[in-house]
Amino acid sequence: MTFPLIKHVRAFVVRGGGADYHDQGSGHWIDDHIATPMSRYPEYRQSRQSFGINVLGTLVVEIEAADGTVGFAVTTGGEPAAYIVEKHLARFLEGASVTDYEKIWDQMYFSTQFYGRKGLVVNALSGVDLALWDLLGKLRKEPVYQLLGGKVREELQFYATSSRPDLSKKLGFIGGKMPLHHGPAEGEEGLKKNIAELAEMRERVGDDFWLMLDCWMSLDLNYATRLAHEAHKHGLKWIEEALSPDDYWGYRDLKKNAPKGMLVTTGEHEATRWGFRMLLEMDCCDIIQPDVGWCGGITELIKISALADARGVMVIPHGSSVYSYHFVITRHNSPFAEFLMMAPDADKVVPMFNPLLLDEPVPVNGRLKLDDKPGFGVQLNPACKLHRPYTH
Ligand SMILES: C[C@H](O)[C@H](O)CC(=O)C(=O)O
Ligand SMILES: [Mg+2]
Repeated sequence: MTFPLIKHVRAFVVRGGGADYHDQGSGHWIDDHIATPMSRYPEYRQSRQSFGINVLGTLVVEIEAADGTVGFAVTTGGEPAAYIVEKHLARFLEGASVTDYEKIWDQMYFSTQFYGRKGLVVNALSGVDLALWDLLGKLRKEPVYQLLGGKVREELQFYATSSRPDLSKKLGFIGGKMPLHHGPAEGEEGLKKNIAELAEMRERVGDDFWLMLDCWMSLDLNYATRLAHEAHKHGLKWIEEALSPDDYWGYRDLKKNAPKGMLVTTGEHEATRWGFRMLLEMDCCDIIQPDVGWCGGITELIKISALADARGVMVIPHGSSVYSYHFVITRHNSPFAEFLMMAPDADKVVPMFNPLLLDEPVPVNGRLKLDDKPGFGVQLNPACKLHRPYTH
């Protein structure tokens, strides 16, 4: 089978929800006094938008083949990522074969290594990689999960992330992950409030429903260890991203110090096989949580997942909607997936990247079967205004 060569790469920016799921209106649970590394500054404690969590917006990458077929993907990164895609990365795709995703990844990564390696540059690279897999699927007329080796189970099963695990339980999810609301700067009183919230939620959901805490990089080792031990009394299943993503030594010690049976998880702000190798070889966590739109795309997630599998570590990707669903369904060491509740009051299921994608699948009763549409099986919503800030 021969495929048309890649003709053109384009990058766009969109505001308001989409892949930048922190870019929501006011009154949303996702921006209500959530502990962050910036919580040490009282003026940035109430709202993450106040310190710029949504400053970038969504990046949309389109890759067009010579026959006019277009693959696309969305991730975060906004205008600066659009610049990197148009002015730097596009050259490694245009004129290349769609099937050469390994070589294209390698060229994108090593050509940007002098200013990249993690963060925004790898978000941009991930967006291009995902768009390439979408295009490959469309040209082969196969869903991406088929290109990845096929389903190992018939349906996905989800836990939900939101401020209301009690409502998630009613919606059929297997567990609920809550944001931690108070960080170390709020002292003993904050710690007590965190535990009281967890205790109250445990009362509401009963003993058999998973409860997890997402600490969004906000703690230090001592606080995280104390929180873990107090939370253990209320059956906390895992403590997530307690420390800075650079503090591999802290994670190693947290995993040693955590109560028996409680899982330590992290990795949503980690990138590439080399970053995850550090987490795995230093025995930092029980579950890694790469975001496929941030860690290097599908091409890199395949490698990260294999490293984890060889060490008996689960891979439960962070968010990322269809881009992780197509992966999770193909891997035994990814037995369930995350669903981020995007309704402002977390009281109903709305698509994670709402309103940007058409046909974005959502769990029903906490479960989802993927259909066999080609690529990732979604389209851009023409009602969302795309802005193309750069061309090449
Ligand atoms: C709820 C968390 O603070 C964050 O917004 C999302 C996240 O880290 C996760 O889904 O995991
Ligand atoms: Mg998280």
